[in-house]
Amino acid sequence: MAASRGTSSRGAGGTSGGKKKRAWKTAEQEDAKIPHLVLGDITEIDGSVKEGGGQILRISIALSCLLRKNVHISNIRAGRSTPGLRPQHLTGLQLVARICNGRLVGGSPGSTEVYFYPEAVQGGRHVADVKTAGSICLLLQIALPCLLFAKERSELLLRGGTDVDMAPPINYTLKVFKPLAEAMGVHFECTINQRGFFPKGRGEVLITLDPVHHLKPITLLDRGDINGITIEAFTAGLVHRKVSHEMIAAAKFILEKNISLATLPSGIKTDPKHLTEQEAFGNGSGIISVVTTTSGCVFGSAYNGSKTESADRCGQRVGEELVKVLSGEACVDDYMQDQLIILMALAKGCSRIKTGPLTLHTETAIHIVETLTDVRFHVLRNDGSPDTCLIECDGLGLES
Ligand SMILES: Nc1ncnc2c1ncn2[C@@H]1O[C@H](COP(=O)(O)OP(=O)(O)OP(=O)(O)O)[C@@H](O)[C@H]1O
Repeated sequence: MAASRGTSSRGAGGTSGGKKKRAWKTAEQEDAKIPHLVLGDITEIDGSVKEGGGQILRISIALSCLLRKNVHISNIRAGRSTPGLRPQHLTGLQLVARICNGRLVGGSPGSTEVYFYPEAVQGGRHVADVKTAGSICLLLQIALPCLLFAKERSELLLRGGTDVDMAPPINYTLKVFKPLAEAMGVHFECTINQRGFFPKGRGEVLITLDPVHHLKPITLLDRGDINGITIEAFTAGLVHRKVSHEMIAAAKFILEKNISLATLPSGIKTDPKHLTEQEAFGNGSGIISVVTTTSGCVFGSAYNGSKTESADRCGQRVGEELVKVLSGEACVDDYMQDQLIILMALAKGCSRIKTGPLTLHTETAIHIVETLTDVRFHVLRNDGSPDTCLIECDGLGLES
């Protein structure tokens, strides 16, 4: 494996040597304190760079785990109004610590710095419960790359929110991320035992994931012709079932008005549903529209309903977002850009994807990958079409 860069070497510090009298504490209380003893080489990650959010943690910790590199992450989520670890981030870090039998130091709610000392990845059964509506999909985002390189199959039972704002709704993860990850050789199955929403969460998802020998690179340069458009929407609890119909109608209207459906004789397929009490905890609603093409592109737009936005407006947003991405030459939507970066970095061979303008999340993901590995991303812009970027990288070729 390629040697790392960006590693600032800190020698193992010494302890004071003097005997200290102290009360016994649980391992977690101990870990909540940042130690003076640093175990071997450690790579410094500044959690405030670029986006300055939780994604920096997920990519750093997943790569730390896979490459067996110690990391010290400081200024955690400094770019957010409530900096430091929130329950979702902490649960994700603790999950990976269990997956690799690693040591997480400083991992407590609100921490703005953590140290992570990984050991070998182990598949098998792992359970993580955010205990709030913290996103299950973001737990998967941190754990999946690690478990891909386990020796054995994994089963992940994740509890939290399935459909929460500022994170991929579970339908997006399953209908957009999953097929694209499958093109790279990833194989996982997901059962949504129960959906959970803000503020209570209590969603539950079971994932079974097969390990890979290595990941295949991905090439998405050719748009192809549209061969499928679906729009699904759901309501749950006290949210009236008409909301899903309104969301779908608004999205469909925008898509039909702005996209040529010449290659789609069967038109746009729609699926409104009201979830039962067994299927969802609490009140919620959401919509996803997915566009597939003959060349293997998958574009999605998914949002949750909210009290501050009409169902109509939520549906329109989904339609408009897809129309915007399809009006350019991009072969992935804006949210998928950053979600593919870690897989591209780990793959064996050269990945190339055509995108719209780079998102700050994507720039951040690239920055973190380049800090922890020798992988170099190249972002090429076309003079004739300034809104199109080509992201390419020669992956590490990590093998399990
Ligand atoms: N509507 C959406 N559809 C698909 N993916 C989404 C959507 N909203 C956000 N995401 C994805 O969720 C991730 C959010 O990362 P980000 O670091 O902003 O969140 P976070 O971990 O909750 O931390 P923070 O609270 O610091 O923002 C990104 O990968 C982004 O692409």
